[in-house]
Amino acid sequence: MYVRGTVAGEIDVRSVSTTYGETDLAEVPLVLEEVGDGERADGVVTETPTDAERNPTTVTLWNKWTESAALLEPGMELLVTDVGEEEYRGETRYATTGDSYVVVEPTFLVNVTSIRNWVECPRLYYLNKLSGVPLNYPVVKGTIVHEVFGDLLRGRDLEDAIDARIEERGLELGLLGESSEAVAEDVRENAAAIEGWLEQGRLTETDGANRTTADDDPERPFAPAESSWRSEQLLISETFGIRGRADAIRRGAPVELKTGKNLRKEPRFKDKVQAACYALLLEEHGGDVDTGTLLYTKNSALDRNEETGDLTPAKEFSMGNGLLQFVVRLRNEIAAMEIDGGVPTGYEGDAKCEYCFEQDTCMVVSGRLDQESKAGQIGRPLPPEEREYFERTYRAIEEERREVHREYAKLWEQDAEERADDDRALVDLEFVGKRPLDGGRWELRARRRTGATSKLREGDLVLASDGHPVRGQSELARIERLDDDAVVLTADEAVEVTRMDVYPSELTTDRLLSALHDFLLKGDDRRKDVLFGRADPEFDPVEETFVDNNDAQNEAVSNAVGASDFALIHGPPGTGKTYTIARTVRALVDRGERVLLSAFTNRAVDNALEAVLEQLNGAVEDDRVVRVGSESGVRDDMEPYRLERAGEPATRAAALEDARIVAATTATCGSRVMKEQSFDVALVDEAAQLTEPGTFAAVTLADRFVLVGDHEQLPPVVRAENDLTESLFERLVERYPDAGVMLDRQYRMNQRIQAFASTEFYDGRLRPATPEVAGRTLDDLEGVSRDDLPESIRDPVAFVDVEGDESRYTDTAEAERIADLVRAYEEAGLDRSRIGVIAPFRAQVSEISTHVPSDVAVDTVDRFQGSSQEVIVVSFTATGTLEGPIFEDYRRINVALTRPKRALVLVGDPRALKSDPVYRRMLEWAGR
Ligand SMILES: Nc1ncnc2c1ncn2[C@@H]1O[C@H](COP(=O)(O)OP(=O)(O)OP(=O)(O)O)[C@@H](O)[C@H]1O
Repeated sequence: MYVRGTVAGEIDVRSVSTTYGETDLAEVPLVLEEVGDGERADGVVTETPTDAERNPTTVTLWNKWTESAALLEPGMELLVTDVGEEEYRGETRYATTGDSYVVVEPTFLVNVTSIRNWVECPRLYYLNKLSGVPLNYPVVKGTIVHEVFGDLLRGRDLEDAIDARIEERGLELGLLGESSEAVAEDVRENAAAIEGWLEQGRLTETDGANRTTADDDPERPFAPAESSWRSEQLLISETFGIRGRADAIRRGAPVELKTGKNLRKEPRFKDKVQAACYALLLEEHGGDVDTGTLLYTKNSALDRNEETGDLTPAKEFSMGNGLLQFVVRLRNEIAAMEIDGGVPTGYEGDAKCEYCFEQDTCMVVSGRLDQESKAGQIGRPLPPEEREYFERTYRAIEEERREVHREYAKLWEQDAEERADDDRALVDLEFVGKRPLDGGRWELRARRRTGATSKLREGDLVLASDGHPVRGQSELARIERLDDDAVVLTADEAVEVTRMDVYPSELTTDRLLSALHDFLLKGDDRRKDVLFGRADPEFDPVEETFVDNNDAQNEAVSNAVGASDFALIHGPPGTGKTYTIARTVRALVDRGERVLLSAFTNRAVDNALEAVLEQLNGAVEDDRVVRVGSESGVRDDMEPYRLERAGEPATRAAALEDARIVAATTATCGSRVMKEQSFDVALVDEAAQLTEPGTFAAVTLADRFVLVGDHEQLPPVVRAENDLTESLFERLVERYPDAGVMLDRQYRMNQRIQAFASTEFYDGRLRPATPEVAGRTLDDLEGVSRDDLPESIRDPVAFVDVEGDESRYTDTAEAERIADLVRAYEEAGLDRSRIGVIAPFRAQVSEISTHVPSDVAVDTVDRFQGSSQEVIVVSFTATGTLEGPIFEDYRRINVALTRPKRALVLVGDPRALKSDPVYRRMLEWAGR
């Protein structure tokens, strides 16, 4: 039986005398939220406590669990498993038993590697989190050895595996100056230990009683995993709040691979802790784990004559309850500290700083941020405003991380239908078949039974499961193809997929944190002076004329070219941002500069790159323009420029290093490979949609930077409401108006359409670039005549009055009217694919989609940003008295109203809209 609830008061820990001697105990007042029978993950009867039970109940934590009790603060969540229940003065109380686990903040998912770092030294955990994993040879080699290990477990030939894995990492190895042969030799030495161990296992293995699903397959080539091995597995524990990827599982027990050496009989303690984490995770999934194995691959490469000690690579140890409980207490320390927003000092553990490889780094970070630290501090602290900025931004990024953790919790808190309704899963799949691939991986195919929508896209990593992403058979898989009726996935194991869930990733938060670290702790002083307002940005005068028909664009290019620090280009809708970017890149390249071209989305990167290539018109050799990104991220026509990572190391590295122009999303700029690159100038599009640290990821790679964006359109996308919602672009535009140029001539909208946005959002400064633009209407399109349209929508801006119904997020009457409008345009000769429909809520998007043909694009504003259409219809879905702006933020309405070129139709209930001043003005304009 378990209890779960919220801590309702202070806790004191005291000692009592029992028949067993002195023991510690802590009495925790807990407002119960759940009391359940059996194991949590079984999904068995969970009682919701009655009101009477909502008064705090006392839960007594005994012995070592008092260490976790000491971490608790009122308001924290607590879970205690295997509790004993007792009646005390008519009250039910609970207490830990010998089998209990006490879990602090169970929804905070701690990574297994974090626990391993933490046991080594809590401060090391913090430092690793800040700086991320750098590109260095031991890390890349370690990854290759792990991959080869997985391959061997899946039955691949050793030499094939080594060659293939080295080839795949050609780019990284090349950047590190390594040759394939040398790396192969190195990996082979490590792999000898793996092979030997597998061989030994094969001999002792029984007749395959424990076959895994994958091994049952007659199609499958011979694999060493004849009975009960399986390679890398992603494990998530909803009870312990731990997740991680075990290197391998053998007879249900974890096997961890270490590329170092260990000459003692016993595994290293931190390695045992890591294996114990996986044991806990496996137990939650129904296993009963009593051993763990550590495989020290370097041992087999050592020379017996030179080394003394235990040279056997594989070291087994028995996994007792004491260790498992210890591991949960470590995990609790991390969760409690993170919830509290604390920073570890190193005093929490008993590691010796003088033996630590990270001692210097630790002292520098402590010194610069003026943090208390066991290692001590060196250097001068950063100015107070920078430290304040660091702390504020660090906290905000950690809040984002909490939100990612909440996404994980939804994997088990929401049922399949709720996940599907939230667009977070496809739950209607029918497993069709599997096919073995080279390297022992699998291709999995499933049929979709309904046309349900989801956030899932080709190229995404997903949790593919046979029914439940955490409790069932579940694998991390990649979506290779996603059509309306079929899905093709690739995965390490052949799970019989019936459901796919969004895989919540912390990668973005990790990268934001290291971008903050790199900017503030390693960054250039002059840049920080400017960004913190201690110095003004400087510009060299540039005489050249770059654009002869648009003054603002010309000034923007001149500014960007002459900037010593940074320049800003403010581009309202359709004002030629992309064109100006391309012209700027051309000018910079002509001056011999190496340029990074970046943007928030792949789409914008490809658009900008396309325009740049057009501008260059062969001025730079094609192979010196490189697009860094994944195959699924890069648009097909830019594929020829995409940097291939696999191949001969020196060639791959040269392809990147010799490039004059490198194009990549800001997220990719935070990758290990890109972080090693440096540029003269970074040009970042969609900068108003980026958080400050998100912008740093790109700009810290360059000496100077140019940000392009529009802070009157969509703000940064963040999960938590905090400081990250303001972009660096917006902050700089406000602080240094002279460093920016606003492009004020738009090449998109009929004059009547642009009028409202111009007055409401751009101080009336936005104008049509030419008389042609100002006067464009549907009549200009071949075969279309406005005379054939109903009178009410002949004007370029029209309003269609539909009385709102009572439902909050959908409006069927509006959806039906929109279908009528689409038909009317078609009858007037317009192709339906030139009509876009924008609605504020996903529910209304679905509603409209059921009424209009599928070649009409219907979506939320966010999906329309950056694009345009001949005709745009906006469904306001507003009823009653409006509570706040319907599109959440006025910037969204700006985006919606500035998508059309020739016609805009607003559909809604004017009585509701009138209650908001901005919408009232919009109605006046539309009715003019
Ligand atoms: N100086 C110019 N002279 C002539 N045409 C131009 C000029 N600048 C931009 N254009 C044209 O205007 C159109 C819009 O330009 P562009 O695609 O660069 O706009 P944008 O600001 O990037 O649009 P969005 O708001 O969608 O990001 C394009 O067809 C482009 O060729």
